[in-house]
Amino acid sequence: MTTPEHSPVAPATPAAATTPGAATESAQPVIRVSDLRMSYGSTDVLHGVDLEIHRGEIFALLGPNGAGKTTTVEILEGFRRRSAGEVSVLGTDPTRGGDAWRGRIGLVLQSWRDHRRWRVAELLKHFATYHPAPRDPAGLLALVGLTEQADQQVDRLSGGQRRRLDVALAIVGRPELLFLDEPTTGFDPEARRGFHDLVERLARDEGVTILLTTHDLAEAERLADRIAMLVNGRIRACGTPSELARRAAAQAEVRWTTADGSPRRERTEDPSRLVWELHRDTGGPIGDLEVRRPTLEDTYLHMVHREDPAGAGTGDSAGAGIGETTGAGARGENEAGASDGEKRAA
Ligand SMILES: Nc1ncnc2c1ncn2[C@@H]1O[C@H](COP(=O)(O)OP(=O)(O)OP(=O)(O)O)[C@@H](O)[C@H]1O
Repeated sequence: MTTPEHSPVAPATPAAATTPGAATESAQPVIRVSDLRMSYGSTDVLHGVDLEIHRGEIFALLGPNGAGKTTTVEILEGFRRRSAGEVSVLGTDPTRGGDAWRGRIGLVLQSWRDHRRWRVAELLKHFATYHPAPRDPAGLLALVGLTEQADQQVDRLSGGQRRRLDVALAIVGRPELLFLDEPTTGFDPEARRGFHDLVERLARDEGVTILLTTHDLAEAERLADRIAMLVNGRIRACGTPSELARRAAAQAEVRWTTADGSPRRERTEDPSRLVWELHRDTGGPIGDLEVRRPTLEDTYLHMVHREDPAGAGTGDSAGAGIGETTGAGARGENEAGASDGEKRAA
């Protein structure tokens, strides 16, 4: 049996609280990226990325295939040398990060070619020996829901179970910073929920900083304190999920049923005004009234399509995915402008 690829090497540095200069460092962003550029040969894939991620934050990096997410994360992890720009991770330039620095970072590894015959608990205990203050392997197996698989060989695990083992291995050394690259691919809904709870606990209770890349907008919205949308190597939007949803150029959609029973729907930047007008015109209750606010998915698709009109997505995301549908009391805050009365009359 061989040791895992990229395995953390002992002795790793314990948590920042015991690290010299920790007080100063804890006030600094855990990740600071300024004007990051990357080219593969003559192809530019990152065009000046700026990011700041703070201690205890869950930060999601979203973007379509080929946007540059993995390239960015690999540069932050110290596995890829950038072409230009400034990068600081836990106060260190990743190109100069030594074993102590690496020991403070948790990675979800995806290469298990050499470890197929290891048993789950055995592999976890082995990883634990690389760290000065590891989590208890049995407790960790319970935490990720793999207690029943403790004596199973790694190559007998299902895809979702292997992914959970990946996560357990990434956090066994109590990292301060955890990189999660599409962590819930292959998870069933219950496993995904359990994983989300675990990620939240790590950030809220232990102050772990988490950088998540995902294509699952619902996952980003559920977990992330802030989200950055990377499109064609540039950050196109960054903010909390609700800020980004409100930033959508997409309009709110109002649906109702007329007095003669016909369903109607209209898009508007000012849903409260439309509802007020409907109420005034009908002089009574508005049947089946629904107001659907712009969603994170609306913003995402808008950003992607603005860059590449022929690109990914369906173009019209109304009614799809993660949008919340609210009753008559809902208001589309931040919106301005008049409703489109002509469309309503049509
Ligand atoms: N080693 C490499 N050599 C040359 N080009 C590469 C290399 N790695 C990535 N690229 C290119 O760089 C661009 C960004 O790739 P990257 O893997 O960072 O995107 P991504 O956002 O992670 O995509 P996905 O969502 O599909 O994983 C793509 O056009 C890709 O083809």
